[in-house]
Amino acid sequence: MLQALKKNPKFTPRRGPVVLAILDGVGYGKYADGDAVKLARTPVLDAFMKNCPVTKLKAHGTAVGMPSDDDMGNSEVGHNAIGCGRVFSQGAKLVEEAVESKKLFAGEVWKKLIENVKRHDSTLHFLGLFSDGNVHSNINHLKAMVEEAKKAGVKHVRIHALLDGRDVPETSALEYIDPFEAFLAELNKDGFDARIASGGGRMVITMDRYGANWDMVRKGWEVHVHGCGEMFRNAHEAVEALRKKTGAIDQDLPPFVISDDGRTPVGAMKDHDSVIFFNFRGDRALEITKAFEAEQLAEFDRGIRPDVMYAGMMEYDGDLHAPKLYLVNPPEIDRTMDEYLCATGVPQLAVSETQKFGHVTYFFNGNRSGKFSDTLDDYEEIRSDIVPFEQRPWMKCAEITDRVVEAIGSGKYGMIRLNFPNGDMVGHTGNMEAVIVAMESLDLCLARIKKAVEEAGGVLVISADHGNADDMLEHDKKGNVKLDKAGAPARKTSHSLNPVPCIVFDPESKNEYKPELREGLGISSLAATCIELLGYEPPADYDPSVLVFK
Ligand SMILES: O=C(O)[C@H](O)COP(=O)(O)O
Ligand SMILES: [Mn+2]
Ligand SMILES: [Mn+2]
Repeated sequence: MLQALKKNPKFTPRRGPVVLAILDGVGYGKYADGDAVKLARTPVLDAFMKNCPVTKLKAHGTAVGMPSDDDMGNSEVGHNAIGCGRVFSQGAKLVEEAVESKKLFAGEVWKKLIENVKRHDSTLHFLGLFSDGNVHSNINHLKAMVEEAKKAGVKHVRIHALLDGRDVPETSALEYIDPFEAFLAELNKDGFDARIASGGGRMVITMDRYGANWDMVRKGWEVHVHGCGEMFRNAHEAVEALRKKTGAIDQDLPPFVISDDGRTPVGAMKDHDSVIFFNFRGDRALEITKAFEAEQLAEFDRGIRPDVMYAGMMEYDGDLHAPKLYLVNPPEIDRTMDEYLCATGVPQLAVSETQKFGHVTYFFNGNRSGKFSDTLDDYEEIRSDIVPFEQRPWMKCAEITDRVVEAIGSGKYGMIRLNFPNGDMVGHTGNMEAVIVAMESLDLCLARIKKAVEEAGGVLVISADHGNADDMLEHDKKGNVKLDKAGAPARKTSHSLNPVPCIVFDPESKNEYKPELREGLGISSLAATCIELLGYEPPADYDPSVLVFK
């Protein structure tokens, strides 16, 4: 048990709770073109920006534990940093280091997986997100593992490629598939046989999260494990044909199976095969991991389940200890704000809709799905709709707000944290009109939360985990909008590298701190900020708060 936080003598706790509203994917745009945050009519947010203490926080690159400042932020690293008040080297960086130093290949789990397929002359399968987005995975890690497998004497390798277009440009699949096929062609000699065996858009198969739509996992299982699905001779042909047939962008392309004769899949999984799920990020890895590992699975019928040796790139959940086998140790994120507040006796509520529920619970607590206290932690999930979010850009923001307003008024909580997914989930669709509606819907909700905070005499901190809605068009290095093949402005579906706002709305302020907030900080400073606004002193090794006491 952690020690309780000390009271801060310089601060008079307010009457009401501290409310931390994370507007997922809402940053400060760098370019006027494509900045849906600016283009939307958001009088409430604008008034907060104008009248409250506000500062910009870094939310990408090394400020959130990514390998370099060319890496955008994402929800995992963002919520990890916000929740634990410090910056840890994250999965992208830890795996990169393990691959470069070759520590990964010296590890027991790698050796076991290789030994297994060598002993049975069986197949080593790699399944994961096929891009260099560095949010869930990195194709360079995959390439290094295929090369090392060959060196270690593995003969048969099959790759199951989840098409991205969400962390990378929206129709970039062939830019990964074509060079990868050439890479495999180079390796395919001396009895080595590696091929892409199945795949499909990441928002259609396999990578569901938080139980939002298990049917995606079932569809993925069918193509990866059983080799059942529409057949093509190779992945390039599959992508071209499916694009022509559906007009979908990569993340939404239907599943495919590779076959030479139109009947037999080249890479169905069999007993004694080894399977590596090569994503390092856990939210969208936990369900497929469960499908491979669970003895009984209620969510769908797996059919005949091959007896494979399954490993993930990392441990995805530190409470569930899933998967059982993993290649790289996860960041050791400890002593999160939630844990400290439990040790201090502060009742807390975390709320979002399904799509981001784990962000404010599991990611916020350092990738642990459990609670720190059954009596002090309340976690509430509003079920997300299963729809393309450009068709319902308001998502469940009104329902989240209903719950937050009620919780503020109840007097039950010292701290309430919430995530509004709209800027991010709608931002990923690339549909600017929908993102504008998303931002305007959020603004209506902020008005309601503002009123509730005023009535209760609480404090509202508005911030974000990274940008997205602020950058809806692709720009070249000179800052000009890129054009797509049809000559129209190229839509951007991924996150941005932009900073995010930190607004402190403190209607019953006793003027303990200066109206100018500290500058140059990252989102990890939000934890110390909230702790100070609750009237406590942050742990000494937490990154500094934005507040400067007088
Ligand atoms: O998983 C996703 O939807 C994207 O890859 C990243 O979005 P998030 O980091 O905001 O969840
Ligand atoms: Mn996010
Ligand atoms: Mn996102």
